[in-house]
Amino acid sequence: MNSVLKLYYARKSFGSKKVLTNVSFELAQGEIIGIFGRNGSGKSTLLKMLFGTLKADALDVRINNLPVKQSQIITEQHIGYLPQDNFLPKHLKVRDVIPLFFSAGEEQDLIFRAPFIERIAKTKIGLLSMGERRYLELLLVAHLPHPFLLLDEPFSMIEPLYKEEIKKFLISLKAKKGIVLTDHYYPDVLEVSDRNIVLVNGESTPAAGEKALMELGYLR
Ligand SMILES: Nc1ncnc2c1ncn2[C@@H]1O[C@H](COP(=O)(O)OP(=O)(O)OP(=O)(O)O)[C@@H](O)[C@H]1O
Repeated sequence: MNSVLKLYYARKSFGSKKVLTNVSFELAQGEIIGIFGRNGSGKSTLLKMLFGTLKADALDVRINNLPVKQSQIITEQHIGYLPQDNFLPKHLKVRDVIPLFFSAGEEQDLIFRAPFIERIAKTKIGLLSMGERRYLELLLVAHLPHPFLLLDEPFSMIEPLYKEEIKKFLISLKAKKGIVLTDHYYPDVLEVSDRNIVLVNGESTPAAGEKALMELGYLR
């Protein structure tokens, strides 16, 4: 049975600044939902709250109708998360980082055999280009066993060839996961997403495609 994650509401203010007031969506395994919004609209804030690393003012998330507390999301491995910032140790080589994420040989092989990885396997993380590092980070997080995955700007700094690989990879991942994807490379998001929402003034609104993104003020 495919799991379903429902966000009934999410609220967050920083001091007197209300960032998220009324946000909701539903995501099943097998779907990709795109989240759009202008700079500062609260996309990263929402993802951090869903992952449990930023305390929400109020949050109601249910997986298969069972409420999930923020503190359970990481410990019970409900949701994987690709943050915007680097999180891999710079002094280690790519080939030594992969076993930190995966103990089983077959799982490690999936990463080692992924496109473009062989040629960077002996390079230290700190010496990778930004695009190479981003691609590796995505592969590592996405291969973890969580049924849901949050991706904050996976296309950032990525060259076209890697981007095509990532889009193919995301579509293949839908067999196992429900994915929340936010990125300002909106044509790439729209190419792989099944549904989209836009955050405007702290509220989420469904948006079918580019025309709706214009109507909601994300595009001109
Ligand atoms: N820890 C914090 N303390 C105070 N304000 C914060 C904090 N984190 C985020 N904000 C503010 O919350 C708002 C939303 O930020 P957020 O990073 O979620 O936006 P975003 O939609 O991801 O933007 P971008 O498209 O630029 O990545 C911004 O105005 C930001 O300055």
